[in-house]
Amino acid sequence: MIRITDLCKAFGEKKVLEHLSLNIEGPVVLMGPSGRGKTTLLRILMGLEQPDSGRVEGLSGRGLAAVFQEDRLCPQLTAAGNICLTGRGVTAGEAEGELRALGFSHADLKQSVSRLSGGQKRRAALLRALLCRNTEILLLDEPFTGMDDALVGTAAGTVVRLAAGRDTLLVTHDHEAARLLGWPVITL
Ligand SMILES: Nc1ncnc2c1ncn2[C@@H]1O[C@H](COP(=O)(O)OP(=O)(O)OP(=O)(O)O)[C@@H](O)[C@H]1O
Repeated sequence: MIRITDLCKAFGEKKVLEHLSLNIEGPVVLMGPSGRGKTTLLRILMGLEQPDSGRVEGLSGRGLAAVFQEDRLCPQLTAAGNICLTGRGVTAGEAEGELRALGFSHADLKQSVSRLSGGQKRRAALLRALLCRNTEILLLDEPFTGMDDALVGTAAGTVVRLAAGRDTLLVTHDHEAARLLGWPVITL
C-alpha cells in the first residue's frame, strides 16, 4: 500500500495540493479537473518533485514503473527496443506481440521511435511501464493520450491484464477509459 498523509505542495502563491491524504492499494483511477494537481501528485510519487509538507510511505524498495507526462523514450531505438531496455526478462517477441495487439504494423515495429506518431509513442511508453514486471508500483499519467476509442478499449484491457497485482495510480480525463478499466475512481 502507498500511504499519502497530509500532503501539501504550492508553486509560488498557487496551492496545488492541500492536505491530501490517500491510500493506494491495488489499482486506482485518479480523475479531476485540469490544474487540480494530478500530475504534481504523480511527480511527487516518482521523486521528481518535493512536497512542501506531508508524508509518502510505501514506495521504498518496491520498484516503480511509470508513464511520465512526457514519453521519455530513446528516439533511436524501436518501440520494442525501448521496452526491452527496461523490462527485465521481456523478450523482443513478447514486446512486439503486445505492440501488435495495440495496432503496430510490421513496418511500425521496424521504425525507430523518432519516426512514430504521438499516439504510437504513447503506446510504447505504456507497454514499457507495464512490462517492467519486477516492479510493484505503476504510476501512469494519461497513458491513453492520442488513441482513438477502439484503441483505448484494447489498451484498457492490456492495462488491466498487465497491471494485475500492483499498486497502480492511473491519471486520465477519459471517463470511458475509466469505465472500461473498472477500477475504483478517486476524484481530486
Ligand atoms: N514546475 C511548476 N512550476 C510552477 N507551476 C507549476 C509547476 N508544475 C505545475 N504547476 C502548476 O500547478 C498546477 C497543477 O498542475 P498539474 O499539472 O499537477 O495539474 P493536472 O491536474 O495534472 O492538470 P491536467 O489535467 O491539465 O494535466 C497548474 O496550475 C500548473 O500550472
